[in-house]
Amino acid sequence: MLEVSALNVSYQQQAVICDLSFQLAEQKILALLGPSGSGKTTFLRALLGELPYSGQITLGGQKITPHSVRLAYVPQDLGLLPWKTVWQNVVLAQKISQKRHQHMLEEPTALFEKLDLMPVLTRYPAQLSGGQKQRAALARAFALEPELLLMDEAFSALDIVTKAKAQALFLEQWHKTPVTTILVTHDLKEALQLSDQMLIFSKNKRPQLLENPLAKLSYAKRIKPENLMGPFLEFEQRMVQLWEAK
Ligand SMILES: Nc1ncnc2c1ncn2[C@@H]1O[C@H](COP(=O)(O)OP(=O)(O)OP(=O)(O)O)[C@@H](O)[C@H]1O
Repeated sequence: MLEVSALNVSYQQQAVICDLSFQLAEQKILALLGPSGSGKTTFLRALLGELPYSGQITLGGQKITPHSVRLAYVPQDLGLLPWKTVWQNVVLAQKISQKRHQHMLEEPTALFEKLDLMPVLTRYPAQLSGGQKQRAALARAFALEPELLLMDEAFSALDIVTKAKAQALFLEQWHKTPVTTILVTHDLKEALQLSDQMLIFSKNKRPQLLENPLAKLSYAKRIKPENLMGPFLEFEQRMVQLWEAK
């Protein structure tokens, strides 16, 4: 269980997250949605241990720190080291994690095959397409066999077709090794297609936790317009109401 209780995060004197409490069952995907500046990235940074906070954030009853919990983070710019090849990016991340957590990780070859990266393993990030970069970042995250996966708008830079393929691959891989996941997105369709629950951030209000009505459906069913459209319109309206209410 991921448990957040009475969480407060501020920059200097400005409070950004006030008294946030919620629970997320293990091996579930939580989507964070909210207007720009409502605190989504701040929340991820607190989870990553990059910002001081008051309150508690625990996974399986243990305080989350980069040393206590195996974390994988896919930032908005994907965070690939430009001077390392795809292969080296993944293997270096594995080496750091193995040293930090004293555990052995599997060779990433099967993951590279699954994510269609074999032809580009010796290329540098600047020599990859957007979709290939995104898959390399996913490979690096899954190769760490994380207990907690954090993704900050990781699909946002892709065109709609490449995005749909990357999301399907992400879910396929995720189902093989389900990991508690928090993903930030501005895309309500993406949140409905990938998540179990949604945490809706608003400015000056406490975030609200909502169940995804499509959570029980397979990805193939979630992308069907007849299943998606109703929940999409309902949530869009709810979000606008939440964000516009004073
Ligand atoms: N390093 C910082 N110092 C001071 N204030 C900051 C800092 N980083 C963010 N903020 C402020 O904190 C608030 C929340 O920012 P945050 O980046 O968490 O929002 P967000 O919901 O992730 O936005 P976006 O969707 O645009 O990425 C904003 O008012 C922002 O200006």
